[in-house]
Amino acid sequence: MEVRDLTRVLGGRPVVDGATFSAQRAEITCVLGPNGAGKTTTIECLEGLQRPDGGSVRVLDADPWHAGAAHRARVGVMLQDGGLPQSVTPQRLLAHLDRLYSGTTLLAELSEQLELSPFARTPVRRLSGGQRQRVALAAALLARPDVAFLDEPSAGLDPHAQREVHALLRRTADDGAALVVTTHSFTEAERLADRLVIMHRGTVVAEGSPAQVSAGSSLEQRYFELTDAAAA
Ligand SMILES: Nc1ncnc2c1ncn2[C@@H]1O[C@H](COP(=O)(O)OP(=O)(O)OP(=O)(O)O)[C@@H](O)[C@H]1O
Repeated sequence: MEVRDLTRVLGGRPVVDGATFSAQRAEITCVLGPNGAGKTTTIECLEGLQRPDGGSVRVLDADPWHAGAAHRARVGVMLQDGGLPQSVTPQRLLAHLDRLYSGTTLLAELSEQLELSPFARTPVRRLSGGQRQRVALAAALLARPDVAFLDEPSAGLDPHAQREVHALLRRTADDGAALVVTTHSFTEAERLADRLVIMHRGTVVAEGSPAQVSAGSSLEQRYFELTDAAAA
């Protein structure tokens, strides 16, 4: 997938302002940046949920805004707030999605790997934040997507669940998917990323391998240098 000179104007100002980066298959691309940097807006343009005001976005060689059902079925999406229906149970929700894909999904594997069974029959609104995250991640990866956009997938997870999620994301990328993951955790980015993107004030201030982006410093130090410099 590729973002080129993307602009998105919201509330009368460009919240994404000329962002350019790409992500490849079989890789995890982590997108970092301060609150309000434009990460979610950019990702929603890639998901086909927002329409760019300028520049271009391409996902699996298509324009996601105009793409049809066949394209969307190949794209996994985990929204920042989970985006799950509140009154349904995880079991019902995932069974429904499984049927949409004719029962060819990773339902059994993901239920086991994300340990969903203890709360499979509890309505979503009664789940803990971390449990909801795990259900949302299962929903995003259920249909073996070729590309998945995961907005802070491990936010609020306990360390064990985080470890499981990281292993799952690595396996999913190793199977050939392109994963684009937003995070605020340097540890997570260092552990997961094949490629890093740092956004600030709607633009990309660094992109490359972790070694390229860190440029001899720690990622944390480099992040503060880049975002402070861009703010000045
Ligand atoms: N519909 C809207 N109208 C006006 N402003 C908006 C709208 N949606 C988002 N914004 C603004 O756009 C900016 C970018 O928001 P976005 O959610 O993309 O940031 P983010 O990098 O994902 O932040 P976070 O790390 O907090 O999730 C923010 O300043 C936000 O207030």
